[in-house]
Amino acid sequence: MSFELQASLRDRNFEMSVSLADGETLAILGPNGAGKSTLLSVIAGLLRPDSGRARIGGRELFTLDAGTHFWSPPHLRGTALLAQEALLFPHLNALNNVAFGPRSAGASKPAALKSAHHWLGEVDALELAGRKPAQLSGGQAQRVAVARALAAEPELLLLDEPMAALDIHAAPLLRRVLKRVLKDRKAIIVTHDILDAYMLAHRVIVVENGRITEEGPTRQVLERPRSHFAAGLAGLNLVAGTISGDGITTPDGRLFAGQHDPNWSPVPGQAGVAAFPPSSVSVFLGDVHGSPRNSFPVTITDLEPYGDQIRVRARSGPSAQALWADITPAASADLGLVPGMDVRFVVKSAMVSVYPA
Ligand SMILES: Nc1ncnc2c1ncn2[C@@H]1O[C@H](COP(=O)(O)OP(=O)(O)OP(=O)(O)O)[C@@H](O)[C@H]1O
Repeated sequence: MSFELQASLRDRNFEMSVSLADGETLAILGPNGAGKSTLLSVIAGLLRPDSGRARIGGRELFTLDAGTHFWSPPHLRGTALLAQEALLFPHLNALNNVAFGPRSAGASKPAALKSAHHWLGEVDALELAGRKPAQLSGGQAQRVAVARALAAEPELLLLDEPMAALDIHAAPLLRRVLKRVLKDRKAIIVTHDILDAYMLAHRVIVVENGRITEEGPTRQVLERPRSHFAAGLAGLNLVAGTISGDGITTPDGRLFAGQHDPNWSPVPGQAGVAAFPPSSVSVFLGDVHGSPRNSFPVTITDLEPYGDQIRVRARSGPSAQALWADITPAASADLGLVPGMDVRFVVKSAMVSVYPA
């Protein structure tokens, strides 16, 4: 592995091991306060863990254990951290902002300016070279910040929600630029956006309460999520239980049938999950005859417009499991749905994927 880290911080209830292969981009997903920024700060050298170790290639970033206290300062780590806000030097124009890294690393002024030109070109921002940060839009400033980070030739690029402060028009352009410049580069990107994970990352880690709760190739995590957090991001309902027959049995004894990968032989009693899209859920009033399987009594908590559909949010069973259904506005009006109402969700088993937890 080309980057390896293991760190723990008692104060923040943080305990993680992360590794990265050469040329790999890793996306970190997780709810607020989960420890995503903490992880980047530890890697960048801005926050010191109680114990742990990290290396990039053969180079040690830190080793903190009972016998050794080695801590490399941020500027010697070969990492560059890009924050939500561009944080450019306000008195320097874009070109000189980008030239700053190579200059501080000892490059001559002409060499630093040449490198700055190159990197501004890479992020489609050459025409912004003479502008001061106050004359740049959020998206333009963020592209210049990417060029500045890359001009320092980091071995590992750290991106903390780089699209978060941008409007919906600026984000796609920055995403395209990142896709190009992250190719064959080691990078870790913290994001709340599933599109960033799909477009930019080979692998995804889901972080909750300072721990990694799920990890794997991006498609696998987002299409066959095992954590409720990843399922929510991917827009899927997730029900957990134990494998039985061609589905799972939930803790409250409900049988939930679905489809599974033909290459996988389910073992009854094994922990399993069932994932299904909200569009596969129908809403009924009262009891449903004929198909007692795949049906949940639920209480509606919320109704909201979702594209040309109505998203019906509900809670089910003693664990108040959150489930949702997308139905047409006409169906919602015909059924007279309102928050607080008890209804039944029925799910087509052909649309349910069952796999091991
Ligand atoms: N400066 C700080 N001092 C002490 N505790 C902090 C500090 N910053 C964050 N924490 C705590 O550390 C934990 C992890 O926070 P962190 O900022 O890493 O989460 P995050 O996943 O980046 O969240 P968000 O998505 O909201 O940015 C939280 O419990 C948080 O309250």
